[in-house]
Amino acid sequence: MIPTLEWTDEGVRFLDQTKLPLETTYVLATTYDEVATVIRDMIVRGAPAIGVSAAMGMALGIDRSTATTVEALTPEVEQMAAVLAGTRPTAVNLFWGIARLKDLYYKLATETVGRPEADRLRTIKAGVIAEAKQVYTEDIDTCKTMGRVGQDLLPREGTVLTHCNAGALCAAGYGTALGVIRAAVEAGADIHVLADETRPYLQGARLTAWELLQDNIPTTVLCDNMSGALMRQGRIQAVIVGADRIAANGDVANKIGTYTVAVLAKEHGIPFFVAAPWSTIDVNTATGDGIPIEQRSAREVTHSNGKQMTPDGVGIENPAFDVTPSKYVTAIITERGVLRAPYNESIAAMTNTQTAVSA
Ligand SMILES: CSC[C@@H](O)[C@@H](O)C(=O)COP(=O)(O)O
Repeated sequence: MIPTLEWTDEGVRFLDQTKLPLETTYVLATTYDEVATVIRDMIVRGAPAIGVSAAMGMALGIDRSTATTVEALTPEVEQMAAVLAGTRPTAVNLFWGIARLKDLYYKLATETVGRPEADRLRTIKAGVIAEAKQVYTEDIDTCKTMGRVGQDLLPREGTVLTHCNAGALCAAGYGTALGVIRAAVEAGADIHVLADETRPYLQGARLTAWELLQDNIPTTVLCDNMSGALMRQGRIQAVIVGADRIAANGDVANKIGTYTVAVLAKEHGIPFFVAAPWSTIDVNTATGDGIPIEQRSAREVTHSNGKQMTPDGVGIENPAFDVTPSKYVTAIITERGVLRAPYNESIAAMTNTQTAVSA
């Protein structure tokens, strides 16, 4: 599997997701500012991948700083955190990745007080790079655990709908929703994936289709307005999606269009699953109403492949995410176990658990 991103001696190397599936090219970010641009421009995207990128951006910024004292480095670290936090507002993993590196920075800065400055800086730089690499490795392990935890929930044989890309490309590898599908297929399930095209950025048509075909998992792309008709015909047995942020009550923010799919699934008695790492759960946000929804540029809607599709002067909406109320969610699959309603209670009960429990 081609890595979504990786730490190299030259900087952080990203697979350019804006070019897939037609070109497999890479972008090298050599400063934290460049990492911020890569996130903002969606060269890397998907909640867990954004979190890992933010952690690597912080490590890169700290490592490349020319500050000669910890005192001089500290305001730079705050600036790095602010720039990275300003890229995309919805995926809480972004803030989680930044906080994890910032917390370590302050811990190491405190622990090394009294030592020569050059020695302190060396220790801090080595520490944050190791931490960023650890965040990356943990992300892959987390996705694999989610796969193991959730795979029994999918049909042994049938058609599963997904929306957006919640695969290896949205994480360091393996994927969240697609990770559960991968695990089910590895365990012998015969699953055909339906991938919503996911207008306007086409994560489903371009990315989900691309990565599943690489794994020989049969995949069919649907336009975003087709799944209701297929559900009515009994041609969809389950839905599984990822999440960008899950509120304390289980409301799920995910790619725009997810809410529509969830309501349709409930109407047709089809289970609707969400797969997300624990870092996507935001216990500080009580309900989905408190989740900030990113508004992206009108041009993503007005143009396709550089060609204008709409008349000049027409109004355009482009919210990148929507919120699915928890009443539509059959279960949330995490690396700690499967959450079920009432989500306030199941999330609170699992908050201090680290080990995966079976479905
Ligand atoms: C585990 S991926 C879950 C979500 O991040 C994914 O479904 C999604 O909405 C991605 O949005 P994107 O705008 O492509 O970053």
